[in-house]
Amino acid sequence: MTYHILISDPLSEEGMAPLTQADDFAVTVDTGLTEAEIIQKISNFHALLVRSQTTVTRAIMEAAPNLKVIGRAGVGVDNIDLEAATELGIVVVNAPDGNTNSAAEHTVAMMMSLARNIPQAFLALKEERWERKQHIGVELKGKTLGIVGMGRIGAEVAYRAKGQRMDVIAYDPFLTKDRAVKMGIGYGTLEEVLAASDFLTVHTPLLKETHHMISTEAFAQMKGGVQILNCARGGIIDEDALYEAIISGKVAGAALDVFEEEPAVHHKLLELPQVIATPHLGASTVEAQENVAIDVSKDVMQILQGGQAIHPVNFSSISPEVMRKIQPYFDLAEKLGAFLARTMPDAIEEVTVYYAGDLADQEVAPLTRNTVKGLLQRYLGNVNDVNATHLAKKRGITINEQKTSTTRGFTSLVTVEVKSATVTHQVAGTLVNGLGARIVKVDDYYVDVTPAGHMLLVRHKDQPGAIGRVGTLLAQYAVNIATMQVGRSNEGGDAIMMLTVDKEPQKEEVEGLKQLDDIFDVTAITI
Ligand SMILES: NC(=O)C1=CN([C@@H]2O[C@H](COP(=O)(O)OP(=O)(O)OC[C@H]3O[C@@H](n4cnc5c(N)ncnc54)[C@H](O)[C@@H]3O)[C@@H](O)[C@H]2O)C=CC1
Ligand SMILES: O=C(O)C(=O)COP(=O)(O)O
Repeated sequence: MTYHILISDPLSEEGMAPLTQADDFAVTVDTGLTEAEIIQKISNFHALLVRSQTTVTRAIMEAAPNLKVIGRAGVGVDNIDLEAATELGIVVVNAPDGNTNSAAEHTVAMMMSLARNIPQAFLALKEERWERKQHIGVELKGKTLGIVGMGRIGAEVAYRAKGQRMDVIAYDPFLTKDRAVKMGIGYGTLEEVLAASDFLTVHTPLLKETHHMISTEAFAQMKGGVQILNCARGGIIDEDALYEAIISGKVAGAALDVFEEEPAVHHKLLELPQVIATPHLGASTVEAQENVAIDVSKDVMQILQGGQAIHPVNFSSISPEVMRKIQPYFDLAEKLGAFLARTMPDAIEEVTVYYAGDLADQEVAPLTRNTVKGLLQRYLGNVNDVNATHLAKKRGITINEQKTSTTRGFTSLVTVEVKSATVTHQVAGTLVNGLGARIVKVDDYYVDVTPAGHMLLVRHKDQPGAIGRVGTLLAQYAVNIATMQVGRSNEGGDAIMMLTVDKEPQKEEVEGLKQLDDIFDVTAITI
């Protein structure tokens, strides 16, 4: 099979080499396309690779029935409609590590340029003006740099600022006192950081919560003469508020690599002499571009060939070591879900997956996703492990996971319980060495059935002749029974038969079985 990859933003050719030189991948590079042009083009592509220029909309994804993965050669994924990708079962991956250094170095370069008016002085010189007293700067030494967002880039900026002998204070909801102490920096609330900063730099992603987090109110809390840096994302700082704060003299200067709307030419902030700017160059180094292109191509190739995502954005990743342990259970989990889906008479409201034995020590979220995928596949078409839990939650289905060490003799046991408004059903399964997946319990009845092919689940009364009548009628329908298991609660009480049969039972055959004496219910299940 050949996988078709569309690259719609400029990516490093050297970095893309693993992809362009691989046999099974056909790469098309076509940059600068409009949304409409991408929509026209994308229907046969399996992967789309972008940087920050391409806005990947729902309409693009809906026009791409074969699209399995969107690769972002960089960090920020605010240009990708993640909700749509998740809903449509498209994996989004990014390359979060490759451009950290470049973005941090660019931030420091901007801070030094800002402190010493280097761009303004250079511009004057180009225009043949020898300006000295107009461009008196300030030292960084002894100044306080406030960092909002202490992730990969924020931390690298902090180390470099300490090298400039600045004091650093940071705000990040995940910054612990321990880490701050180890890094030799201060930490505080957002308000404390705003109030303490001589220079303030933001390094958060652009999210609903961070949109305009630096606004008129935030500027009001800052020192007069503060200098502002944004090498993260346009939109974290409210540009109108920044403009007003510079005009009023509250903010002495600003260095911007990113804008709310890009490309940002003819921007009112660029008319202010206190503002220096670059056209989103934070990640634009040879090294960073090679790194991110290598990372994203590896991930995309791996995913298209059925492997695990290394840097998934729209679902959680799992270490290879854990993956090795839980992967054998993927198929079982999905089949248990698929089995139960067929036994539920009305809308599912709650799913609980119980993990027992060895599995109780593992990260089991991927198994739960596969169970839910098996459950939903019957009702919804395009369900995969990316969108399964999202689609379930959207339909109001509660998903629970529970772990216990008791296994009733099995090394590991997965039990799925599904509730609707009227019934609760359970099915448990395990892996048997050399034999693969087995269903070992259906509701309260112990059985031993391979969950595959065509099955009949017959609920009946434990009476002589019940089994015979089922066998005789199936013979009349020319349905051959491959295996049969019987379980009962007590002698003469309720019981079940689990049959595997050689061809798919038809509706009228199921109805016929239901008419037999002592038979309560019959469900045909094909997995
Ligand atoms: N200008 C450029 O070319 C580049 C820009 N970027 C931007 O920089 C951003 C940061 O990149 P990384 O450091 O690699 O990401 P990261 O995920 O390592 O760090 C982001 C940090 O922001 C923190 N955060 C989230 N919400 C917050 C809030 N409300 N207040 C305070 N902190 C908050 C997170 O806890 C996290 O520690 C990216 O999302 C991207 O938008 C990244 C690379 C290059
Ligand atoms: O990695 C990021 O988030 C960036 O902003 C880099 O953007 P770019 O890939 O240079 O368009």
